[in-house]
Amino acid sequence: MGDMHGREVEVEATNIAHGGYGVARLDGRVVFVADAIPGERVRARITDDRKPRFWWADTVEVLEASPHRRGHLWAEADVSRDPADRPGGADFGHIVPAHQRALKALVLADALERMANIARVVEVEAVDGPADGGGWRTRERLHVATGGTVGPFAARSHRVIPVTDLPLGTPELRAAAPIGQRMPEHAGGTVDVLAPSVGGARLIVGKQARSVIREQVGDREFRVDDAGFWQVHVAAPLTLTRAVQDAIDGALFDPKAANLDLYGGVGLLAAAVGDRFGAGVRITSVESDERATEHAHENLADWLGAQAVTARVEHWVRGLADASASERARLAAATVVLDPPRSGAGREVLEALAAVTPAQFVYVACDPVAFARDAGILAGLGYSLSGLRAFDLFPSTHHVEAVGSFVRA
Ligand SMILES: C[S@@+](CC[C@H](N)C(=O)[O-])C[C@H]1O[C@@H](n2cnc3c(N)ncnc32)[C@H](O)[C@@H]1O
Repeated sequence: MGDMHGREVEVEATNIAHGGYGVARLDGRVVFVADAIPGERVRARITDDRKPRFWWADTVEVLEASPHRRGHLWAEADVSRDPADRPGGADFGHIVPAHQRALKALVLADALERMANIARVVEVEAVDGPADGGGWRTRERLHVATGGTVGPFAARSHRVIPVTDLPLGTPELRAAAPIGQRMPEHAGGTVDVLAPSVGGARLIVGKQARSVIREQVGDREFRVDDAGFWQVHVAAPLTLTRAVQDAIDGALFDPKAANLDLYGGVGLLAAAVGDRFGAGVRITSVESDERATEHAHENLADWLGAQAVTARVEHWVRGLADASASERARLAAATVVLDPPRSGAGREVLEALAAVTPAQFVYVACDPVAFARDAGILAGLGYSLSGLRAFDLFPSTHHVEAVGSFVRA
């Protein structure tokens, strides 16, 4: 730590950065200020001054407020509390929802411009749910403090904050969460609160045995491990199902091709493809979590041509180089859906895929910067961004989901 750590400064946020920070300037350096909205003057406490040109800070007082500021959706996360006492996970909760979306659109457009040289006006679409940006989380991880208090961690810290509510949660999740309870016997552990669409809410305390939950998406039911990946927003599975269906260019789709659903989880997006193009669709879902692949087998049982493979995508794609001539032809006709974790797919995976020249890619992304980097890589490999939608699947946080289509240039 330098000698500015913990000091307070007055700054003006002039822009928004990846991660949801207001961008301010101070004596020739950039300060990333949590909880500051572009256009605001704030008093901020320096939290990280280790880099010469970039510092980080927390807003402690708003001196000139943005017209887009509101009282925080989560009372305990309000700027009037000390930053160390504010629960994390709702870093845009003090911004009116329409402006949250406008800021997320700027971050995505800026990343595309800087990292992929793609100039595009981006709109972040609201999805079904309460207009105040709460009521959407179907899963939430809480932590148990040494003394037994149950709550979320503070922002950028491992300090458990007692709260009276979880306003981002669905009504079912809020009712089931052990907020205000003490669990000293589980000190240091976690409590996962799950509110799936079928069968009622449940708690997973510590490392208890895993069980299977069911999730309804349109007319379909998916089985998923309680500890496995499932989209968090209550409206996300249907929103992404429809978005992926719409993002595929039907003229480029061949049901008999070697279609792929990479980072496939329990098969949500493979099912989306199958539901749009019918029972004859061939598609292979590749996923590293063995339990998720087992569920995908069952969830995709309607499609005889669907299979689920347990593998890390970066290993699995290496096998494409050994494909026979007929497999190569089926790969060249393929539609590739990919929905990687936050770090994105990356160059190695995209190069191995592009080498077999698939007809199109549909890229579902939860990190705008990783997506923009990969869009730039795809452009260099001969695939251009032909369509882009973005969805507010994480209201009251800085996170945003994008669905991009890429076709051969
Ligand atoms: C964002 S989730 C998407 C899952 C699925 N498409 C859905 O919408 O439910 C990413 C998935 O990739 C899996 N995963 C993470 N890293 C992986 C890797 N290197 N190879 C294969 N799967 C991976 C995770 O287990 C998770 O299920």
